[in-house]
Formats: sequence, structure tokens, C-alpha cells
Amino acid sequence: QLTQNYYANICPNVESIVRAAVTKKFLETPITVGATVRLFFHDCFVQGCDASVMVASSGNNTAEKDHAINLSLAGDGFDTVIRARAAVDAVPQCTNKVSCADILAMATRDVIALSGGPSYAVELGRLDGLRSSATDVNGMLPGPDSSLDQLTNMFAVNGLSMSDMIALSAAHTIGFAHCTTFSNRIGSTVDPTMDPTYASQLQGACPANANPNLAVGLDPVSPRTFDNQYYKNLQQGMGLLKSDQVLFTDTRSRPFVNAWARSEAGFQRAFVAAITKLGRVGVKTGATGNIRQNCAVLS
Ligand code: HEM
Ligand SMILES: [Ca+2]
Repeated sequence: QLTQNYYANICPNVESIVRAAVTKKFLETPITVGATVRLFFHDCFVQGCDASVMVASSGNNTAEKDHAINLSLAGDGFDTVIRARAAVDAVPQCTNKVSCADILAMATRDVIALSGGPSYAVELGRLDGLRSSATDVNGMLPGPDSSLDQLTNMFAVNGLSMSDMIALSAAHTIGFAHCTTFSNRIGSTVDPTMDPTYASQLQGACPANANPNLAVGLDPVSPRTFDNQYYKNLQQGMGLLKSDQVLFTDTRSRPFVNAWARSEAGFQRAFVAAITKLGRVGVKTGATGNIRQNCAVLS
């Protein structure tokens, strides 16, 4: 029930307003790209794409964003949506007419395009969710040590195929991971699926007992460009997380990795199809949602 021209009569310039705000934020703070894309993923997999991840804890409610796995969501993703929403609300016709969930979907599209990835038409018409509870996050998001079966199952729960999962994992062509998320691969015995030179680079960047805030780029080759380098890295044993490298190690997923390493165009087509499907997960309409005045506060 989502449509590309949902706001045509409600707030006709919403896409250019959001794009301008996101572009400004991106130029000030390039790490906004990873922060925003990961925020969209973590939103959609918990109660659907409804901006439930943006809600702040209050009173006796511990919200999704305070679940352990979400504590590493970078603040710049939230800030991007808040700024874009403020820009939209500044237009009288648009005030409180555009959902936080839709702004997150548009901002995600915009940061991907700004960093060299595909630009695609984004479907709109999501409402914001009415609940946000940390316990809703339990078991819904994959961890860095997930097996291929676990990854495939967690995406299947959301109507996404193994091929969608592999395409979406290429979001790890940008952004950062904390040393703690892969330190088990570079200890005294290095993960045999990791390239030894890459492993020793990582050991240098992430010494044992390093500051827990230390992070490194997920894509060591083109960390700021949204491209198919992710798959080429996997072919070289240069996937940072175990959940990345397993996509090449396991013969069920390897053909997709090889195909998209070979073809940037093929990757882009698969990625756009998969992120469009991701954007449809659990969408709220009618009485199941509303448009929040403040993305961080349920209303
Ligand atoms: C397939 C299973 C996935 C696993 C196990 C996974 C896990 C992780 C982990 C552990 C990090 C590092 C977090 C940190 O240390 O701060 C990360 C970062 C990231 N993930 Fe994933 N992820 C998966 C899929 C996805 C998908 C589908 C997307 C989006 C479409 C995505 C987007 C990102 C981005 C952009 C970052 C970098 C965040 C930043 O720079 O702030 N991931 N992911
Ligand atoms: Ca959500």
C-alpha cells in the first residue's frame, strides 16, 4: 500500500526538502551515511519500518534504542532524521504531515546516492509506530557471529530471501565496526577464513584490551563509497565480520558474492530491489500508527 507519490498533494516538495537537509548533514559529517543506513535496518527489523527505533526511553518504558545491540547506533543517524523532519515541518503545509518512518526511508536513499550508490525511487506512506520496547528487539537482529542459516532465517522472518540478505549485507561497504565485534577472529588463533595480512592489520588497529570505543572501517578498500567492493573483499578473505565472510565461505551463498563482485550493475539492481522490500516490512497504516510530532516521543 506504499506509493512513490504519497505526499504529492500533502507536501509536494518533501523529497527535495529532505534531500537538501541530508546533503548538508552529509557534507558536515560524512559518517552520517553508515549511521543512517544502519538505523533504517534496525528500525525495519523490529516492529517494521515505523521509526520505533527513534523513540527515547521515558518513565518506566525502556525503548528499542536502549537495547544492547542498538547502543552502537551512531547518533548522526538519529540527528539526520530529526534535522530533515525540522526542515519539512518548517513548511506550513507540511507541518506534522510527514512521518518519521518515511523521512528515515528517504534519508537512507539519499545518503546511499550521495556516497556513490544507486539512486532509486523510494516508496512512501508509512506511519510511525505506537510502541517502542527494548524487549521487542530480542532475537530480531543478527549478530556478527551468526551462521548463514541464522542470517537467512532472520531475514526470512521479515519476508526477505537469502539473496536479499546477501544484497543488503553490502551496506557494509560503508561505515564502521567496533573492535569488540570481530576481536574473536584476530586473537592468538586467527580465523582461517580471514586473509593473514588483513588479520595482522586489524591486530595492529585493535590491540587486545583496546579502548572499547575503538572502531575500524567495515570496507578496508573503499570505506566511503557505496559500491560492490564489499563482495570483492569477501573473495579475498577481507570480510570484517564473521557474518560477512561466511557469505563467501558457504557454498550456498558464494555464487551471489561472485556474481555481484563481477557486476556493479547487477549488484545495484539486486540492492535496490532488496532495500525496497526491506522498506515494506511491517508497514503501519490506519489505526496501527500515527505521525509523531517529535520522532523521539510516542504520540
Ligand atoms: C546480515 C546480517 C548483519 C549483521 C550480522 C550486521 C552486524 C553489524 C555489526 C556488528 C556492525 C558494527 C556495529 C558497531 O560495532 O558499531 C554493523 C554495522 C553496520 N551495519 Fe550491519 N549487520 C547486518 C546487516 C546489515 C544490513 C542489512 C544493513 C543495511 C541495509 C547494515 C548496515 C550497517 C551499516 C551501515 C553499518 C555501519 C554503521 C556505522 O558506520 O555507524 N547491516 N553491522
Ligand atoms: Ca521499527
